[in-house]
Amino acid sequence: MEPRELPVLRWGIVGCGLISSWFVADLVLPRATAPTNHVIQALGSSSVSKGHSFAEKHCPSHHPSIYASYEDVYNEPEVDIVYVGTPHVFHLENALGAIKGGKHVLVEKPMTINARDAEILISAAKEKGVFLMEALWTRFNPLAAHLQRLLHQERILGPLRRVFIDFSLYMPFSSLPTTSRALDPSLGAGALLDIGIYTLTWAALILDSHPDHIAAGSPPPWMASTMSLTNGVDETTAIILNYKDLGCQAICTCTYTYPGKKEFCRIEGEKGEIVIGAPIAASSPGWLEVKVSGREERINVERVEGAKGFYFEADAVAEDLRAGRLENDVCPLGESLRVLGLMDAVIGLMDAVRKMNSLTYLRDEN
Ligand SMILES: NC(=O)C1=CN([C@@H]2O[C@H](COP(=O)(O)OP(=O)(O)OC[C@H]3O[C@@H](n4cnc5c(N)ncnc54)[C@H](OP(=O)(O)O)[C@@H]3O)[C@@H](O)[C@H]2O)C=CC1
Ligand SMILES: O=C1OC[C@@H](O)[C@H](O)[C@H]1O
Repeated sequence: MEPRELPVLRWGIVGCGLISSWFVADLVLPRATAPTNHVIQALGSSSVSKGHSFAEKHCPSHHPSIYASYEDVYNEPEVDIVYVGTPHVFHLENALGAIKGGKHVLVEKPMTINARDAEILISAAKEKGVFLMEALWTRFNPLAAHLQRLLHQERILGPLRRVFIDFSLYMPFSSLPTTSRALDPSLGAGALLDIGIYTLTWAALILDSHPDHIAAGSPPPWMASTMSLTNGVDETTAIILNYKDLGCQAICTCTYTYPGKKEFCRIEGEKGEIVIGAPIAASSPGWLEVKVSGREERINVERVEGAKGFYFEADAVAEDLRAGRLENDVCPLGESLRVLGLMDAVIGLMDAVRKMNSLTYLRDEN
């Protein structure tokens, strides 16, 4: 049988660090049912030699052009879309550069370090007429849509009462090099922006998108939160969102100080509960278990052997671009803005507490 002729999407990658290596490795993995041929067309890195090592290791069969300047990727005519895989604080500048070069953009999470910057980015993309999306890959995991069917259409749990969501990683600040982006405020350090964002995303998938919440006009949940600061950066953060219209609370926690449990989410409703688990982290769920009287089942995520699951979002982006859409409806820009607004509020609350207690919060000083 002849191999299928697939539509091609040509990626320019800026930043050859950890996430770019995961993303690229997933895109180039052979997949029998891939709807798009993702081509790694160009790499932008701080040095050509770093770019070459990256290409040899993560996409050896793709032969991308390698540049020691991100600008060259933005201006490369053979690139359709730029993937921004740099630390949070550079997302705005890098994505704006790509937009200026007329490129579509997939920018890593968080889209920017605050909602104000995201508004600037979204306006720039709209003005230029290019696609823009935050790479919140969790939203594209097939389990997310399945969960929403169970909760929102089948209403298998009845009215929801509490949702516990935790993203814990064991990488205490004391174990990290001072240059780590998790630790360095000048790179956007802290658990909230890095991993807390996923807990708010799960709350969004479960509660903000609940049809009864939408029917009530999507009133913003009441919020309480606190952060544990180490040298002014949050190592642990807890947020409670109270959806008064649904009669349900979401308890969202994140920390770098504990490895956490595989079962990272429990949704409690009047008829039972659903537990969601992940082999490694809450960003990439692997299964869910329904525990309702008369219906107990486990659903596993099917994923291409060896892949992490970044291809789900990349395929969705390719489909949008083929259809001429400039925004994705699973990960809409308004949602990126709304979640950034919540994180701004958490930081704002902490800032007020800091002032009351005369603490120093380094993020403010940079
Ligand atoms: N979706 C997911 O699961 C994940 C998402 N992320 C997101 O990806 C982004 C990058 O994280 P990660 O890959 O872990 O970070 P890394 O530090 O591993 O890589 C970031 C890369 O950005 C480039 N860079 C540009 N300017 C700087 C600078 N001043 N300091 C350091 N690096 C710089 C470097 O690439 P070069 O030298 O080649 O230019 C560097 O290798 C973050 O915003 C994070 O939130 C991270 C991990 C997982
Ligand atoms: O999924 C993830 O796990 C590890 C984190 O540091 C990273 O930024 C996040 O996206």
